[in-house]
Amino acid sequence: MSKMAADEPLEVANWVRERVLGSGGFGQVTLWRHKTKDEMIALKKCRTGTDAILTEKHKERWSKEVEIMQRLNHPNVVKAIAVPPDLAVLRSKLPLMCMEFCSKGDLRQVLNRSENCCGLCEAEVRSLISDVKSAVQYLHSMKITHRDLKPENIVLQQEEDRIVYKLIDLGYAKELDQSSICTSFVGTLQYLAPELFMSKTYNYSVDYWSLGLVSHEVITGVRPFLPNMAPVSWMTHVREKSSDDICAYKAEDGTIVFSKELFLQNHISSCLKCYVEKWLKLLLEWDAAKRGRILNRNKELQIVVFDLIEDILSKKIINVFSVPSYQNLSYEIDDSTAVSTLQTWIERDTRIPVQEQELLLSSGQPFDISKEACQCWVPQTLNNQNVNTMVYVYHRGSLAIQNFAPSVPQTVSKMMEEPRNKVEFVHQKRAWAHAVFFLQQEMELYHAFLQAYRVKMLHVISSNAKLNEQTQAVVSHLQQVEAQLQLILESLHFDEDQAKKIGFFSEEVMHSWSKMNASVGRRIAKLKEIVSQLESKCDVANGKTMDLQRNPYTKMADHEVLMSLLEEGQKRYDSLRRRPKENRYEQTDNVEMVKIVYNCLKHRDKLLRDKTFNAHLQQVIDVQMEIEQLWNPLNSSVQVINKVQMELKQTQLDRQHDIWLQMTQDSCNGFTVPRDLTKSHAVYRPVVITTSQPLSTSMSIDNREDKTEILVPTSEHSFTEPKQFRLTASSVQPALVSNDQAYRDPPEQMSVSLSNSQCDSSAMIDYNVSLRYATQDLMNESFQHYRRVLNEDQSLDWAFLEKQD
Ligand SMILES: Nc1ncnc2c1ncn2[C@@H]1O[C@H](COP(=O)(O)OP(=O)(O)OP(=O)(O)O)[C@@H](O)[C@H]1O
Repeated sequence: MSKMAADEPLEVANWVRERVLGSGGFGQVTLWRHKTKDEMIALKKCRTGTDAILTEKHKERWSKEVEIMQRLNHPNVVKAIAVPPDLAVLRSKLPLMCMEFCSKGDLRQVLNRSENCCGLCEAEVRSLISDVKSAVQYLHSMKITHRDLKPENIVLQQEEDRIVYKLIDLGYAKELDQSSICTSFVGTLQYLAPELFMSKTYNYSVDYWSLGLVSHEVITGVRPFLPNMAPVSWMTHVREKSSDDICAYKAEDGTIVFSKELFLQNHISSCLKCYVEKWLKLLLEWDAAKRGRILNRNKELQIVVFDLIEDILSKKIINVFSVPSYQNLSYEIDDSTAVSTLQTWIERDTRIPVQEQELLLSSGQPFDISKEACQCWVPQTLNNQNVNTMVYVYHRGSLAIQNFAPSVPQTVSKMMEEPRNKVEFVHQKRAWAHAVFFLQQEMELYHAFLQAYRVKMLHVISSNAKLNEQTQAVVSHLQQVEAQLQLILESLHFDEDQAKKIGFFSEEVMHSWSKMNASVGRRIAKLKEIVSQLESKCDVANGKTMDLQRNPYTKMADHEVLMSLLEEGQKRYDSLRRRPKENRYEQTDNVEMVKIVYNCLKHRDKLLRDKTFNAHLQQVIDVQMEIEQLWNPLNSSVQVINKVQMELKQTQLDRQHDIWLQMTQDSCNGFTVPRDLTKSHAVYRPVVITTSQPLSTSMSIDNREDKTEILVPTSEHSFTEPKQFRLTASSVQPALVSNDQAYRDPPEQMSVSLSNSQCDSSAMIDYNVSLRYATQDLMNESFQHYRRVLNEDQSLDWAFLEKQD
């Protein structure tokens, strides 16, 4: 325990000192917990024992930090809170600083974990860059430069389901007015911008440099510029770099290599990597005047670092795992990217021809090719930054891996070639970090492969469910058609019986009826046979799918071997990294690490070539094929059933038409239903038809008082209460009806209204239509026959007959 913590009481009133959170240059941060309230605070205190030797500058820095912190209010800057009155006793000559406690440690601790030796995962990188950028942007907007941006000064807080990164330690922060350029220098050397280091003038862009360094480190696990050298040494080299260089490292032969790209051993997608490289070029610009800026249209340098990274992080980058090539790919899409475009990119990178690709979403749903590729995009919100948009691509009809070649980093291959070769500590450490990266990558790839298998299973299960549903729909549709056939046959038999009794129809006509129905009946029987075969095939596929579900590949636990190899590799790396500085000169060989990598390669091969697993994968594909093959015949039987149903309906309509025609002809001696009328009355069902008196006998025309009335008699056979309908031909010109001569020049149309209240409006409409014919016929033929048709629902329809030529 440090001196200061030991000096401090363990308890003050209701507060208990839990532990030291960290110590810096002259301060110490301790964690205090309230005994009864659920409250934890971080208390930063100047080293009391050293108060005496604090310079005025230090005191000024300390007071400034407290003052600045209390003024700030941003989610990514740690919050200063009032010192609880009980703890005020801890105050020395300088003020105490009380802050919200960020429970997940600082970024240095995160980066020190062996699993992060080649950087953090993409979601964490995104979240960190976004949070730190917001904090820096906020400080700059408050005219404050942090000047000491480094992993130790970024703390992690758990908020809801995400980690929030927050800046602490504004001890070196300086407020700059518009043109202020400060010549004082303080700060931590490794992350320090060159101009600060060289005690030159500086401005906000010192924070860009540090942000670039931190970002590079969270992506790759190492600082960009000669990370194993002291700043004085590396800066002399790095000042020679071109504007595009974003890292420099010492090769084993001692030469210094500059690179415009990030190291390949990182966990971000290739798409994001390309964009971030462009951003880092701006941040890691040596010349402070140009750093973070680009020339705008007016040839002025404009700060773009914040907007640029915001734009980069908002890009829709999707990750694709390709089963055949056993690799992770990434693509940037936008709202208008067509699925076919995505497929051509995949073809370019995997060599799977577009038409042989099968793209599935994590849910097992296939891509809808009619929609855009962004259908797979999971919007990134603050709380789902860990959700990557994943797409799985398969070679149609196969789940086999076609490319088994592992991608071993060069440093690791070299180590494997000569495991007993001893190299400098820094190179060994890097090679071991790459070995850990390789083990992680293999673990991730195998995990993605198992995920692709699960996604395929989900797809097969859901296709099978859809097939079952559709088969059931087809079966029940066919049953309906069968029932319709039964009904129509019954009606046919009834009609035949009736027709025979009345002697209405010729044998020929009746034969044609039963022939039509028999033919449809035969087709239905055939369809039944086909559908029942499909149903049993579907049952078989169903059974197989259930089998797959009941017995999924159970040896998935095998990936635990990969997991334990990874853990072993990380442990070895950790012990190498922690080797005391004085022992770093005695070089050790790489045999142990090489063994782990070799075992991983061996196990990987065993897993991927495992016969049982591959047989199981083949079964999954076979079932998928079986299901897919049933869709075509099933869809065509749907079409055939629809067609047969139409035909069946037609047989009924045809017979009705025959009945109508025959009865009309029979009862009206050569009169037939007018063609137009037949059309408009095509819905007539065979109903009770009563032949009426000819119009001539009982129709009277009354045109007294300029009112024309046509009195139409009803037949006693069709109405329970026979009565006369009074029809008023209101629009008929009196002359037309009053003068017999006028019939020779009939109006085109005569509109009449039915005055009988019992008639509903639909009957009236029918009547109006009918009367037009009647009137024309009346005028052409003087008198016409008409028919009254009583529907089953007792509504009245009228059919007037015109004389056949
Ligand atoms: N609010 C906090 N919540 C959790 N941990 C914290 C908090 N503040 C500081 N720490 C821990 O304490 C460490 C030291 O804090 P800080 O950097 O503020 O001290 P310092 O004395 O100013 O250091 P420096 O030498 O960088 O100036 C941090 O690296 C972090 O691990």
